[in-house]
Amino acid sequence: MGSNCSNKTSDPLDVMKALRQQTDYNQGGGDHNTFFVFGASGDLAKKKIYPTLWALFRDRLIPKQTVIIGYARTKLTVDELKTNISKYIKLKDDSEKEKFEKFIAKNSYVSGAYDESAAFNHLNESAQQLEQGFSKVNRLFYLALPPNVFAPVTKHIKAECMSPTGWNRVIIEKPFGHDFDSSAQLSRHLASLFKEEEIYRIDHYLGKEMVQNLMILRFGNRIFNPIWNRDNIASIQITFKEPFGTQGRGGYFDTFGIIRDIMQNHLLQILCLVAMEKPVSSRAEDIRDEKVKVLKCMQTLTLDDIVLGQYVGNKKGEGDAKYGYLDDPTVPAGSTTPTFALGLCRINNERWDGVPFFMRCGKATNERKAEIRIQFRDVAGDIFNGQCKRNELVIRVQPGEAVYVKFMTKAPGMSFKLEETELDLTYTNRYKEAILPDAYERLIMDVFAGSPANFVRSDELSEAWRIFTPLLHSIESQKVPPLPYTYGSRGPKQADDFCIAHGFKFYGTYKWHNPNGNAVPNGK
Ligand SMILES: NC(=O)C1=CN([C@@H]2O[C@H](COP(=O)(O)OP(=O)(O)OC[C@H]3O[C@@H](n4cnc5c(N)ncnc54)[C@H](OP(=O)(O)O)[C@@H]3O)[C@@H](O)[C@H]2O)C=CC1
Ligand SMILES: O=C1O[C@H](COP(=O)(O)O)[C@@H](O)[C@H](O)[C@H]1O
Repeated sequence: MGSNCSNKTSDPLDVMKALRQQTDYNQGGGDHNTFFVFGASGDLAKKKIYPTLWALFRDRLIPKQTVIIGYARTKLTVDELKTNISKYIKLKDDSEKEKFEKFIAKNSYVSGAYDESAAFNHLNESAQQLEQGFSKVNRLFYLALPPNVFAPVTKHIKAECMSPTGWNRVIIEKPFGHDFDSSAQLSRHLASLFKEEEIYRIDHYLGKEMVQNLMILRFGNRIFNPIWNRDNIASIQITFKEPFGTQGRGGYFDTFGIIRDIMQNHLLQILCLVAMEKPVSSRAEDIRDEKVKVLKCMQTLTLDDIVLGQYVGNKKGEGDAKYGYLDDPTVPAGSTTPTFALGLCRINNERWDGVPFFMRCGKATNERKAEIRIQFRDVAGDIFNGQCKRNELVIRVQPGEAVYVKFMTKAPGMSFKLEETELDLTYTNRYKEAILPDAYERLIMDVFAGSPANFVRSDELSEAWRIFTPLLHSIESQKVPPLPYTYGSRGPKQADDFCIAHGFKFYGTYKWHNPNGNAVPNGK
């Protein structure tokens, strides 16, 4: 079949075109958009959502006729809101300061409860006042809220705040439930109120440059696709590391743990994009259909598939590094919640049978890094006395976006020695002028444009919980003790041993010579 079989939803390639039409700053008129930020007084709102809206406004990427209404229980004036968010916004010069005032002028704030219909009715009236004179009004509802109020807030949005003249889109942040049943309950609740195409479940990793690049690297090149299979690939590692601990967020983190915080969503989403078959087109539903198929080929994980860790303080460390997870006063005493996890997944299909997919994530490790490492099989019929190291294709998501291929070459000169080297696409070298937008900026633009490709569909979510729920329940019911690892280390040694026991080869011989000598953290 050709690639244009499906016509269900907008193609991500059309997003920019659609936005350009909507963001025509030279003309008045057009649709009016009201962006509601629920939980406007909170952390996520001030650290992420408002700074993102500001960046989009500054870069003229959101439609001109857009107003923003913050809503939360706390009573705030717009001036107070401005003070809150200003701490997270850097203004370059006077012209940006002037623009920022214009952005603030687009904002208003309403305080009210999350469970009273009268409060939402009042919010709706406030919005209507700002929307007067427009025949078509679109509304975006961003839930920057704790999950316990998702249900009442969405119920009241539906009852009181939907626009009858334009589209309505609800953006929700994880956690989308706590396990299979709670997530299914939330999905049923949302489905009783909104159509699936009105719901945008954010996984901000899907908005990252290199995660979005996966589709193009895989399906826009001839060189990778033919070797993207069990015949050539020995293992795949998807890694997330952060060099800091819970930093006083331990109370929140402890109820989730690293598997729910990172692995079940961010890493699994990346895994889907790495492993899926080529979609019939680049349209949202075709991509999401393929992601679901990958998940359906994965068995539920068990305790045999996982290595768990929890960081302990480093007596010789400085500052936070001295303290372990259990020293965080917001963490319950004796908690066994993992702050590090390595999971082994298998995909039971023709392409991937037998290939281990390692997902590895940890807090308080040696470096900040997210990457995908595809390790190829040994060369068959060796004629170089075992000197060949396995090739690797590494896609570094952050920091310092890069794609590099590690391969063997002849050491230059008279000798016939083998040497490890790389083909290296480092973004800061190749794309000196490029500005890579923050993940949230891309995703919020996608919502304006009605492009759901980079959001999680309900069947993806349900499969993700199916895979992880029995494991999570076992970890919790058996209080599986996590292995200690020192703050600032690579995680428990047992995790490295586990990868090696399941087919990953580590040589420790590769040396990268950064052509610019500029800082790319090498945490080893
Ligand atoms: N364009 C660019 O910016 C490029 C940068 N580089 C840099 O060069 C450095 C080395 O490259 P890299 O590809 O990591 O190659 P390495 O061969 O050094 O490391 C490969 C893998 O081995 C793991 N590892 C490290 N130490 C151990 C250990 N003791 N036991 C088992 N596994 C281990 C790493 O894990 P872990 O994930 O925990 O670190 C990584 O998955 C990196 O910092 C990389 O960013 C290289 C090429 C291009
Ligand atoms: O979702 C989350 O992601 C952040 C890491 O995001 P990044 O874009 O900075 O890599 C993580 O710190 C947080 O615990 C988690 O909830």
